[in-house]
Amino acid sequence: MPVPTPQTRCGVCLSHPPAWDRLVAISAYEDPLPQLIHAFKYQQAFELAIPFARQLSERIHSPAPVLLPVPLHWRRRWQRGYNQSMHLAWALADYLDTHVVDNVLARSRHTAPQQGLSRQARLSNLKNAFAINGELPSSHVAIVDDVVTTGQTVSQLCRLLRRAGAETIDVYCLARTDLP
Ligand SMILES: O=P(O)(O)OC[C@H]1O[C@H](OP(=O)(O)OP(=O)(O)O)[C@H](O)[C@@H]1O
Repeated sequence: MPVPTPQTRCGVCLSHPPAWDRLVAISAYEDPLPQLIHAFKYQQAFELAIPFARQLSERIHSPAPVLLPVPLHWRRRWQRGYNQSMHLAWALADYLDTHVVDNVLARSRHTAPQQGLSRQARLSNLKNAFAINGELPSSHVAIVDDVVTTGQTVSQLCRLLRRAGAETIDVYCLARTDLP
């Protein structure tokens, strides 16, 4: 949930510690971000990655040396034509002087979009949806996604990354939202 400073933890995080170590977002899901994120994700406005990355990078101190964009299944990637998180990661890497590694996280299963599902359905929707290929290039990594809502997507990836040896996991996203 939104908190006054990036260092602050909300009550939910204190009672149920998240799977990641640090989450950085531009802001909560409030104007003008919803419209811009929609265009970025569904209307081919991937050039928005540059101003998004500039704003996000200003909030990231001691960045992870490796950025891991949330992968799309090839069918979703083919339908949309691009992976918005990949574009965000590429632009972010320029501002942070870090590297994008796009072949470590993989989708092993095609799933329904998380958007529109309940909290419980989002968890089961992602069962065995991701896999890790090869070795982690660093023990400090950052998952890059457009939006974090229930956190199930990044939590699933955190579990796999911890098993693969990740010690510090950041999450860099455009907005942190809550279910409607
Ligand atoms: O925190 P969560 O509750 O897991 O939800 C966040 C996820 O949902 C959205 O993806 P979605 O599956 O809707 O779309 P996409 O995979 O087609 O980008 C968004 O891009 C995140 O990846």
